Amino acid sequence: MDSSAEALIAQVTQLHATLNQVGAYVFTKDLQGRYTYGNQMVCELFACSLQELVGRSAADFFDLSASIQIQLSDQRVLQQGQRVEMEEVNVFSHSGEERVYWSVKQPLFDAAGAVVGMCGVSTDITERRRLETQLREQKRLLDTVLNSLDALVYMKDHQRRYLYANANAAQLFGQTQASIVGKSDAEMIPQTEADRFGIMDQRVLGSGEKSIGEETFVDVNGVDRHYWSIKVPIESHGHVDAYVGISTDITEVVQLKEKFRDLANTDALTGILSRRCLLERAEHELKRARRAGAQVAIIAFDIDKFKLVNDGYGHAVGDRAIISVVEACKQGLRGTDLFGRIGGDEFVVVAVDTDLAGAVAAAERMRLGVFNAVISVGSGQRVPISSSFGLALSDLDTSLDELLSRADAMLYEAKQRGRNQVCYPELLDGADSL
Ligand SMILES: Nc1nc2c(ncn2[C@@H]2O[C@H](COP(=O)(O)OP(=O)(O)OP(=O)(O)O)[C@@H](O)[C@H]2O)c(=O)[nH]1
Repeated sequence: MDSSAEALIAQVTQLHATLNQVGAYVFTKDLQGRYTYGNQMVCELFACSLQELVGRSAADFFDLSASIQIQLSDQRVLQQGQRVEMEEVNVFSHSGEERVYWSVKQPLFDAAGAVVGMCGVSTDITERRRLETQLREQKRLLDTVLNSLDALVYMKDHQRRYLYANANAAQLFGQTQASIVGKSDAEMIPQTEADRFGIMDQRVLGSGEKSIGEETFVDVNGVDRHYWSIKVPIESHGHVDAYVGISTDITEVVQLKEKFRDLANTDALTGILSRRCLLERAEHELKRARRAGAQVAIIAFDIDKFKLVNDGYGHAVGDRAIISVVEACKQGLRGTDLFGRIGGDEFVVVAVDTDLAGAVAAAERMRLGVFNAVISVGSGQRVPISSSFGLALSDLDTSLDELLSRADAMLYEAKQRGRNQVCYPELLDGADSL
């Protein structure tokens, strides 16, 4: 054997060894689709030697009725001379096993340019496809769960850009689940609203600690929405670079809470302050006035002989009378004054930033208003009504309780003096210079 033949054999041997090392199925076929070569992996796959492989075709190994891509791709390469890259799902005839291959098939030409066969390289991607399918299925399941939750579920990166949002969260910002990814709140909602979400975002991203609290947001319809949010940091390589948030819409609960608070603060019949709320706010006003060196006046009043109204005209008329008294008195008060019902037919006004003259004038306006109030009971008949007033003015160290009992004592005095009048200490002392 001459040296060029030896060199050729050495090259072929090396090529053979290389093709056995590539980690893919390498094969060639003739124009009729018969194998002319297969590397070690092909031979092992078909459990035959290279000699046994040569001359056989795909039909000897695969169930071609279930492996249509083989024939299609082979035809395109061998008959149309095209290079083909495609996924093939092949079913083995002896075992029925299905495997997925990524195949690259290339025509082989003779010196005249005519197709004489093909060369193929196939990679088994069955496992990868199985994992991808599994992953897709898991994602679909997770999406179903997250999108069925009656809550906003989302994930943001350290720049507060969305990495994920469930359908509810995306919808809140007028986005789809795909379009919200990569966006920040400020790109979707007014800066002021985005800043509100920013408070908790920065807390969780900055401190790396779970953050729980209420967040508010004005939605696209201008409605105030309240959320109870839990934001959990996600650590990677020792630092927090994202967080997962879940926000539940608690708007209805907050509205109910406000409604209950209003109910507790408001007298059901008249809509003015309840006793508890009036006393709370009066305490607050008194402190404020002391700090400012100002005075507040407590005006206590009571409908005169109201029992007779109830007894004479019935409870319903009595109720109407109470409402009319309140409406009449409101006309004589300033918006800053506190007005509450502290008993059946007893009321208290806390007139802020006033002096004796101002407070007496307010009480007189109310007295006249009540006296002139029209409470009709059919056929032009009118319920006569009047009220008596007691007044006390705050000084530096008098407590609210003390002021209330002073005003009450003056009210009692007004009743004693014949009702339908305003009484205050200065009047009784004769020191009244009004
Ligand atoms: N219609 C009605 N009556 C009420 C309500 N709350 C209390 N009353 C009645 O108000 C009346 C208050 O009467 P009294 O406190 O005895 O005194 P008065 O008849 O107003 O007499 P003087 O206060 O001494 O002028 C009672 O008859 C209570 O039943 C209410 O919500 N509606």
